[in-house]
Amino acid sequence: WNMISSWWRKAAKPAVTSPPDQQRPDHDTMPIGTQAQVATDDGDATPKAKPLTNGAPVPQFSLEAPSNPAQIDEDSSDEEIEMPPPQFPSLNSAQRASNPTSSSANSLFVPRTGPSLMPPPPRPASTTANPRLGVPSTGLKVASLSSSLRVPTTGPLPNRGPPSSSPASSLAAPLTTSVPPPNPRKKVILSPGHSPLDWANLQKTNSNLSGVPSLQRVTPSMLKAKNGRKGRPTWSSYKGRVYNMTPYLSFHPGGEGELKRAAGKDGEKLFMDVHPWVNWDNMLESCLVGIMVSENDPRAGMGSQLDDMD
Ligand code: HEM
Repeated sequence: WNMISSWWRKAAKPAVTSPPDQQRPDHDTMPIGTQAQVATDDGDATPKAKPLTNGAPVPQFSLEAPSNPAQIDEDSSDEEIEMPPPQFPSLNSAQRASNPTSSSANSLFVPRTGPSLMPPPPRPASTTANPRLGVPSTGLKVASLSSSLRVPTTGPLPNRGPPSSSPASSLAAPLTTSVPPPNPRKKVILSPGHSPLDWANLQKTNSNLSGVPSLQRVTPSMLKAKNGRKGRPTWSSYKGRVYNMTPYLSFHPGGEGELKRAAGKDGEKLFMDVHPWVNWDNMLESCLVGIMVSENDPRAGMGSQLDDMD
């Protein structure tokens, strides 16, 4: 169009700048078919240029892509090649993959039944004032518009994960369903003054919370007797060390009941299953009773220093 208008301006220029009797368009410099002659015979003050109709073919321009690819001008192939509009969604997009049944004919539109954040496709012309916009002239209900834009509360979220085999069994959980976490924490609410910090302070002020005057050699039968029942202390062993758990019971974030499952026995496996990251050695330092020995150890029950036990 720019080419045509520049030719047109060039052809018409003498008519505007020169008196009518001197108007001689430069036919030699004009492209064939676009030569113009000045209309001087109609008596207009401002003559108008008219295309010559001397049999020369007038070139035709079209925005349509030629049906025959060979018709594409070689020079223009580098610069402007008529391409079809880009596909949306693109051919390898997850959105297209999530609806493999959609054909190329309707690929430009998101199906009404499918999950989408896109507005619905334009309505039929009979109900549409402006078919280019696809907005109904009357009866535009806020509810219907907003419902088309909001995320569906049932069904899969768009563009999330691979396509499911059936629409009903979507991988995406419905937004209305609350899915419990796979491994819920079993922490309890500790009573006031029994936080981990309170326990740390208690350990600082009381260096011996073990309930025994000195470190003991503990046999399995001795350990079993300290099971916390009937007012007895609660002992447990961890990696060969015996601790008095009684003062710690009410400070245990997992609750007394959990801690008592290891009462009177080795609690290492239970402990490691729940919180292997917890440093029990530090936390129960002041509760250390002694070390485990075999049942028939002659020094069983005797007090000693930890260095002696090594
Ligand atoms: C030496 C003995 C033990 C100590 C010092 C101890 C200490 C702790 C500590 C510090 C926590 C909080 C962990 C955190 O917030 O990440 C905790 C939580 C917990 N403990 Fe223990 N624990 C002991 C033994 C046990 C045993 C024997 C059991 C069970 C058989 C147990 C069951 C739990 C549970 C269920 C929780 C809550 C789980 C969670 O926080 O996710 N604990 N314990």
